[in-house]
Amino acid sequence: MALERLGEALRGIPPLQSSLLLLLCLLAAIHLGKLVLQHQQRRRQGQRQAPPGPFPWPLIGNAAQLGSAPHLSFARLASTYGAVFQLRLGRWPVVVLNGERAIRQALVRQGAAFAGRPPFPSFQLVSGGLSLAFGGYSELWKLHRRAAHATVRAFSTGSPATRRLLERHLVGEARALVALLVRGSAGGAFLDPSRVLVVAVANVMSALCFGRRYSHGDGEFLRIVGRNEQFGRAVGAGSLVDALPWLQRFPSPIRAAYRAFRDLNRDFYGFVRGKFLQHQRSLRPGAAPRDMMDAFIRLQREQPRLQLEHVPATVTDIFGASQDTLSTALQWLLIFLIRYPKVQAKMQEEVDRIVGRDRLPCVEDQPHLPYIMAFLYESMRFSSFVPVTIPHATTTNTFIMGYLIPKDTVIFVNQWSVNHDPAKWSNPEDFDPTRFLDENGFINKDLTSSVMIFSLGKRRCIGEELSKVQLFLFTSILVHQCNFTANPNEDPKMDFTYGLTIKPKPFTLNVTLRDTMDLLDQAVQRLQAEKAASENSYVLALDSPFFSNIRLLKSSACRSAQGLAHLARLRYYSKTRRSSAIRGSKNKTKVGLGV
Ligand code: HEM
Repeated sequence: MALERLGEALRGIPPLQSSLLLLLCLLAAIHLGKLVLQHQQRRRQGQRQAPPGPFPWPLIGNAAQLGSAPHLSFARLASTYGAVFQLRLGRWPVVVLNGERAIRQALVRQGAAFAGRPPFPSFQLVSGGLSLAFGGYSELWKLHRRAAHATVRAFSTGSPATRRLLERHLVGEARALVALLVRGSAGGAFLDPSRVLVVAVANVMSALCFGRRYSHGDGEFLRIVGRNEQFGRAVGAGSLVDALPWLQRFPSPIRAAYRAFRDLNRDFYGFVRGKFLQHQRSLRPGAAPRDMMDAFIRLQREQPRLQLEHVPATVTDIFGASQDTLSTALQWLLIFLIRYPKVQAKMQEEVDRIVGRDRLPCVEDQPHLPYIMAFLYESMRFSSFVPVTIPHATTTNTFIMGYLIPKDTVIFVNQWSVNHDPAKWSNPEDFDPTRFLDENGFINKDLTSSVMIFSLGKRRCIGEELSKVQLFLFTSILVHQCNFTANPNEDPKMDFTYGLTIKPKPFTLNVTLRDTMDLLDQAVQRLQAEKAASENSYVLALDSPFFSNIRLLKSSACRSAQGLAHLARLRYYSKTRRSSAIRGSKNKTKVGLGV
């Protein structure tokens, strides 16, 4: 009877639509049948329950419920279903973790169980398919991550000498940035700072990774670093490119986004691979590393378990992750400076009082500038510009807050929910740096460590220290040197676009010098002279933290089945490094600083 009625109803509809309708009904029936079966099976087996969550629709699951700001939708759903709830995105089962308790329980207490990455189609395209950041969790992955983390540290915050090197690159870029912002603001004009910010931070990282910088007008460099938004949209939690990959078969915005993503990854990886090949050719045996690329190549030559093709892939990850996140951070910092002029004035008052007007702020000033540090933490908390981490996946069947989470479940970690939890932060929707200061004006470290933006556990960001130093230096130099003013014709509402990083909608501002460019000019000249004088000691200083890389590798080798053989090789490596460090000190480090 029911089929006859359906037949009659379909008679009035054109054949293509009626077949599609029938197909949809069939899929819905199969889907519902599966859900009922799963539910009955679970009850029969007396298993613990899966987390609650909204009803998933056939084919698309809950994709339509995420909207344009999935982190906010997750927080809303958490208020209905609890801190741990489940969704379905296309064919992927997803569990969303909200709030510090659930996130810590998963990423810290059960680190290995939650350290996987889902095999999303977009993830396979990053860094030639060998990405550290988007790749699965394995013994080899752990070795690569340890090497990458130690190398980033060795080339940035590992020792006073390398911190100084980082500072040297950064001051050069800050000078170029200020010059361009002021030039673009001449005659009271307002300019969009996003492009110059990307080039400034990408240049600091390019100097550390490849030993060179690019001019702000370099077309190739701009093409490589100017597509962060497309990247973030495709890999951010809830991306439809991954949730509904079948949409790529039809002309649709998803197909266009997928193709743009594929092309930008090919170009980005190709750029870094070109640098890798140049470095491989020019790095002489026994010479000290000139930059991170050299360091990875040397490490790989001495430690073959680190695979050669992973070298350009890891440097692609480091260069890509850093310039995207740090340029986004700087955009938010400038927005907060112009939207909260009283905060800007307070920062200028602090930096003038502590540093004075006769020199630029430097890394050593950081502990004495609590208000500036409070501003940085409040900016990270308030914007939560990496709102959800890169999607994780479970590596085994596990439990969280009493719920069963099967192996290979996709996990979304909602960092935004931690930073805006009213139980933790009073008036979380107010921008107020003083919340991080105690009654004596000192930074409250318990509170700063509660801001979650670099994630936690086995997948925690490896660039956290480097980022904090860079953001402190850029911010303190910028407020020391410039005044920033909002465009009164623009809506003060801080709108954003969602992706792996959330970016402010385009905005303009006016930038004027507080004094002259003299301090920046003199600092760049002095640092260049210092660089020429200290070239030899830099190479040696770089070597000492570099040895700690080897110690890290040693500890992992000890645990491996071939531990003894590795140890023997590593001891030999340490010896040859020490003698090559002395030989290498004669080589000039070719790192450009000119603006
Ligand atoms: C303010 C700046 C930054 C923020 C907020 C940030 C945040 C994050 C977050 C949330 C993740 C994902 C963690 C997870 O999936 O649980 C991540 C991963 C990563 N970040 Fe950062 N990051 C920043 C800067 C950097 C820098 C400067 C570098 C390079 C030196 C870097 C390299 C990486 C890498 C390689 C990963 C992958 C780690 C893994 O999968 O194990 N990041 N970052």
